[in-house]
Amino acid sequence: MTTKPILVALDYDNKNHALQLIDRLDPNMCRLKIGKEMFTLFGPQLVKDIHDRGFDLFLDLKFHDIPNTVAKAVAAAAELGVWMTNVHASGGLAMMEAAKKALLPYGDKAPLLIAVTVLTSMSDADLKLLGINVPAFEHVQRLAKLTQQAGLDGVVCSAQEATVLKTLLGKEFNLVTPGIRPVGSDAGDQHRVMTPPQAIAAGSDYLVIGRPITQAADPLAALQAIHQSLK
Ligand SMILES: O=c1ccn([C@@H]2O[C@H](COP(=O)(O)O)[C@@H](O)[C@H]2O)c(=O)[nH]1
Repeated sequence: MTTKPILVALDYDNKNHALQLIDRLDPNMCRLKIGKEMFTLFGPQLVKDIHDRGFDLFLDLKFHDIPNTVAKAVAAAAELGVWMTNVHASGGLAMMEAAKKALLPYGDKAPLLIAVTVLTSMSDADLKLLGINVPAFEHVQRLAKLTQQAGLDGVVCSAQEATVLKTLLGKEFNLVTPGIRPVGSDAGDQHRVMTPPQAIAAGSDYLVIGRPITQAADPLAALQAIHQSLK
């Protein structure tokens, strides 16, 4: 198992609430993720605040645009010194290659660059509505292969797809899996879910976990329980 597989998804509209939680967490126990909501509200200063507290940060902005624009956005993320960032694989091969190329000047300081395959909130029926007439399971494999061809470091997928992707793409190719739900927690808008121990057993490298921790009555206890369940 990867050291520190838990990535806590901080989806807060209040910076102080997020920092109050962060200040109770141990950077040796987890990494953090911020996405579109917090970055739009609080910007690069929040990235700095998180780094000052010693945490690795996944900047989950899921860039999806023309290659030139995405390349520049990914370079801007690298300037912030984040540990990981991402694009949408459906932006295509040229876009992903341009993003990877933009990180070359950063050498071993470059963030890990991964691509979202099919959002974990989406079901086969949702894909059908987009004119994609194959199961999510199959579409994820296609996009993950394309991501590896573009030279990226891994993908965002559901843990339900992890075993097949590890066999197909090798153990070095990182699988970052949201849609993680401890037994008894509400799935909410997530469709393709797994529990933390199931996800690790299936081959996930990193578990993205938001509401089961952040909306818990005691977020620290919730994180510790998940951590314990992985031992
Ligand atoms: O396919 C994806 C890609 C990203 N996410 C993000 O992960 C977290 C999940 O939060 P929960 O509260 O545990 O559902 C959230 O920030 C999403 O933007 C995803 O869920 N699925």
